[in-house]
Amino acid sequence: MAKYRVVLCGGGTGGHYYPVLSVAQRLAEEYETEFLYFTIAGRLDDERVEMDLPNVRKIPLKLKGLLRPIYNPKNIGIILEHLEQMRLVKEEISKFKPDFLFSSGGYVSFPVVLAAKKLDIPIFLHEQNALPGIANKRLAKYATKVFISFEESASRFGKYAYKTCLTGNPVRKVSMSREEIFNTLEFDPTKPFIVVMGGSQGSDFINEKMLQLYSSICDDDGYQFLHVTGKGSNMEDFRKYPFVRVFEYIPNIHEYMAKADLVISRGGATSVAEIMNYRRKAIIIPWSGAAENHQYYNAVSLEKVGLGYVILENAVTPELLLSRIRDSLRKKTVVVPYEKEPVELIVENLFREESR
Ligand SMILES: CC(=O)N[C@H]1[C@@H](OP(=O)(O)OP(=O)(O)OC[C@H]2O[C@@H](n3ccc(=O)[nH]c3=O)[C@H](O)[C@@H]2O)O[C@H](CO)[C@@H](O)[C@@H]1O
Repeated sequence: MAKYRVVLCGGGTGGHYYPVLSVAQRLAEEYETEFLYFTIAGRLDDERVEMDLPNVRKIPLKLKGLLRPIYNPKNIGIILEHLEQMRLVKEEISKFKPDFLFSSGGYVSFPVVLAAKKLDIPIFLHEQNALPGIANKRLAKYATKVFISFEESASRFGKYAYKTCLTGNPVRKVSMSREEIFNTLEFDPTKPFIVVMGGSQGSDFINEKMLQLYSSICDDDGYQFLHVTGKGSNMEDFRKYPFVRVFEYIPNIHEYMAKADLVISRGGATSVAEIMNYRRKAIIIPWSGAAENHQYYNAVSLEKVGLGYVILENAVTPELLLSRIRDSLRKKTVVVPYEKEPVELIVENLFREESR
């Protein structure tokens, strides 16, 4: 078996972490691979990566994202911290001698990509959103390839558009059966199963609207909900309803999504990708505060392939949600035309001759 050494970064939120994890897990399955993961100290990637990935050494970086507006004077201190961390990253990468770097963007990627560039390590970037993030746009010039999830992202990389390669957003492999899922949740397999989640950090907005909905229906309506609240919610509010199972966070929520009859979610790119890849029906409520409204564009892409309804925050009522739930459950699933799974396409491209 071929041996590889791979540097990874991408984290803070699940939206950045899980695409990297899915590619890394696939690499680990196919090749003997050692990983060096630059995490953001104290965040999801830092907490989880040693549990999720074999042969990984993590190096937590003490980093903050730049404050908006960008000319905030505190940003000078933040940039100095990034430069300081870059020295450490460069030392670690040069000792590790990797074959390449795979990064999913976000502010952690600045010191890691810049250090890799200085050491002449091939750099592969992945962009999850329809509207690319600042880090990926700025760092594209150093990349060998920029994997994109939506066709329309290419032109947003300007003169580096030629480096883009449309692969989609990779998702984690599924291994649980529907029976196992229903047994775990103690749900009735003959009734519809709905997953509700607000992205990796949860959504107070979705929690509140769904609580209103739960209070307006009863057990006899037959719906069964798995609701992920995010940290700090009052779980007792949800436990009042016998048809709701509630958790703050479920590390393998993708297994449950993959078997759900319907997913109600924010429009984070990776949640949307999971819905697409697992060919689930969905109701998406994009977070209106997302930079350049990017969650809305992610959500629309799902609506276009016939898998979802988009409901804007200001239109959400328990009545509309219930009517969309009924419509969605009645609708036939449309199969998304993926010729190849995103994770396959990415791994294939990482090893193409011209990428070296
Ligand atoms: C508030 C914020 O900054 N949101 C951004 C962040 O979203 P956020 O991190 O919320 O990302 P996504 O919705 O894209 O992805 C969430 C990921 O976390 C997983 N998950 C979630 C809950 C749980 O209990 N267990 C679990 O594993 C989901 O399955 C999914 O893989 O990154 C995305 C990708 O760049 C962006 O599109 C979002 O706009």
